Amino acid sequence: MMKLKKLPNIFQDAMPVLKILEQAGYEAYFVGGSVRDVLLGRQIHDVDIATSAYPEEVKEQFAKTIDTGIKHGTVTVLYNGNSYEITTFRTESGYQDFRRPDHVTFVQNLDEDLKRRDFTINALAMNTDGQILDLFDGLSDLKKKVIRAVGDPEKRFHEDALRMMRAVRFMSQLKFDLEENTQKAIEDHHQLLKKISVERIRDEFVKMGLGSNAREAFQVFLDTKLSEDVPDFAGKSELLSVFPQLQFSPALETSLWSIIIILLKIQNDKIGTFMRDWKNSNAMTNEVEQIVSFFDVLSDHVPGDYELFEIGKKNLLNTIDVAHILGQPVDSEALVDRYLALPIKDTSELAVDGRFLIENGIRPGPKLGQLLEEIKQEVVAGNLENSEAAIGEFLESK
Ligand SMILES: Nc1ccn([C@@H]2O[C@H](COP(=O)(O)OP(=O)(O)OP(=O)(O)O)[C@@H](O)[C@H]2O)c(=O)n1
Ligand SMILES: [Mg+2]
Repeated sequence: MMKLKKLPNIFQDAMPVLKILEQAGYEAYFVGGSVRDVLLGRQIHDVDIATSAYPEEVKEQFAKTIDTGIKHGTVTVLYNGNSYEITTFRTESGYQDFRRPDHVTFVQNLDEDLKRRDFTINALAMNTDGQILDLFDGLSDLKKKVIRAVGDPEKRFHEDALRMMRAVRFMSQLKFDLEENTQKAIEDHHQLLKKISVERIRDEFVKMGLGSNAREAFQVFLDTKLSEDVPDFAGKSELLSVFPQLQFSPALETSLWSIIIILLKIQNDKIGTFMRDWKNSNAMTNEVEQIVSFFDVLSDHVPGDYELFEIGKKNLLNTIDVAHILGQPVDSEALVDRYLALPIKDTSELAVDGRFLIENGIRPGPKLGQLLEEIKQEVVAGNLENSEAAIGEFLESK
């Protein structure tokens, strides 16, 4: 049996929680992503615990707990400033809608619990001695770098269709291949994804798109036809097939969405609809709209100073990133240098405001707004010094 000697701090900190449960006569193990990630030497963000104790029994053992998902057997335990999700061993039965189990059945042993998990590499458990329990050859799949469903892949995907997106997401994040039968089951059942909420699909899609093996995973996302059952991608596989051919893959979520929109040739006035279909936030939508339209500017001409001013530093850099990924030649250094040399970078840096104009005899009204805009443009262009004196003189000349 494989045993880990030196455990990362996050496990060491959680160890007393397992031991408290053991001392009370229950079984307790680390399970899921944290066990997989420690074996891969990857950063661990949280540890999940599985136990034979019922939720009420878990609560008896700890002073501070939160009823996170009592119905599903999950209690959050606050211990020494950390929080842990502790879930009672369970199976899931009666998957009416391919989404969430109709009801959970608690089971007495770990084996039953591990059996209902999605992939062999996610069905490993670790005990308080650092020993790895490996019922489904997850260790060998970790070594071979394959994503393989636990048992019958069709059953696993009928239990939760999101797992098909998780498969390509893990391919991308871990640089793993997809085992043949697992891939075949996705090809046969990709339509089940239609039952899954867009938010959950989006989260997996973004993780796939930003993973280190995004292009290979995206190819499988297209090959298996998963792409036919997500918002606005149906019938677009030819346009999307450029993604796996890109020189680089995106590292920012705004870049990912911008690239997808550019590949799909979505017009500027349709970006909002597309982003809403994917349940993206308004903030994300705004940024992506700006990046895509500035990408059009960059593809069309060398932007003027005022265009650089309007796009702002963050979106300028993000658009350069998008152009770089799409292989669109841009002189990024020159653009950034020109941006940094602008007399002002934001309207708030203008030496005057509306009140100054009124004090200098301009009447409030639309003309005032136009004048202020003109002043801003002249200052940005370097034709007018950004000082009250110079702007005052400019006003007199009007
Ligand atoms: N649809 C799902 C979601 C989760 N799991 C199981 O629950 C564990 C924890 O789920 P989650 O945190 O969503 O995934 P992780 O594998 O931990 O990956 P991440 O690092 O992204 O958290 C998984 O490892 C897997 O054993 C599953 O079987 N089926
Ligand atoms: Mg996890």
